[in-house]
Amino acid sequence: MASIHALKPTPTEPPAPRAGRVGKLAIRGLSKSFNGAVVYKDFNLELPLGSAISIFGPNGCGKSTLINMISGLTPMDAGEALYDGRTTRETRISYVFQNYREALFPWRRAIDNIEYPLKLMGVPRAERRRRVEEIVAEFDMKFDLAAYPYTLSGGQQQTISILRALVTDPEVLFLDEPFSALDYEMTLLMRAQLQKIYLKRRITTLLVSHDLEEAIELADKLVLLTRRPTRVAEIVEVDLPWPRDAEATTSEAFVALKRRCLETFWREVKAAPEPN
Ligand SMILES: Nc1ncnc2c1ncn2[C@@H]1O[C@H](COP(=O)(O)OP(=O)(O)OP(=O)(O)O)[C@@H](O)[C@H]1O
Repeated sequence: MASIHALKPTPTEPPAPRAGRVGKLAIRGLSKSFNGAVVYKDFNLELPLGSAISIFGPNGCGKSTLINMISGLTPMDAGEALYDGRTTRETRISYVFQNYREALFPWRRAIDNIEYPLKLMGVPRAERRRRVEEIVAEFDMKFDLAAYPYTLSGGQQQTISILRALVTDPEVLFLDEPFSALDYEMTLLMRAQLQKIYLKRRITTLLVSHDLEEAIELADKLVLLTRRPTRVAEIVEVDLPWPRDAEATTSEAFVALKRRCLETFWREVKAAPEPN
């Protein structure tokens, strides 16, 4: 796993959306095998941009591989992912990894970790400082940003990773199991924080989660995947009001949605694998 969020030298100004196109992420004809084992074969998926999307499916079905390919971290064997008609390279993308300990630079202070991607992009110092201050103010950080990551809690460190991902003003934010290394209390706080970010920026968010409740809580749309070779089992509309607080996540509507997703999940997990 790479040690820093995916920052590509993308242009500061993204190309304007092409005329006549609806804002969609279109994944077409995607194929991927590892050592002859097929994970994806002619996989297609369309999702609206500007939405919060969760990806959920059986262990090893290829959730991480999917977001790694469409974010440009892992090459596809075949296929393409287009963001409103633009390639991954033409789109500002950020990525938050599960393992924040490896993703942050231990020798840089929290604030310098946040600033780092801007440095890589060649943003002048004064502008870098302005953008870091802006994002820190926006999220009302309650801890010392001059501290080194190892002195901060797991949740604080992952918050730094998320701010570092956001400081480049990405159009699409990928998160691969971002809270799975945190304790339950911190996970709940971080879920609330991510909702705050999403509601404020309406940034296209693609989240991989092992936790069905989390996947539903943080999504407008939930993509349920099958076992390998992986297909879309169902795209579930999560038509619940935001923000999703404790009351919302214990509501009848939420529980009914979870039951429906579980039914699909078990059906797909139990289904016999298709021949490669
Ligand atoms: N670099 C690689 N080399 C070989 N096999 C790989 C590689 N990356 C992934 N795989 C295999 O591809 C399949 C899908 O892996 P992936 O990590 O994408 O699944 P996942 O659904 O995210 O898994 P999990 O539920 O365990 O997090 C697995 O069988 C995995 O072993």
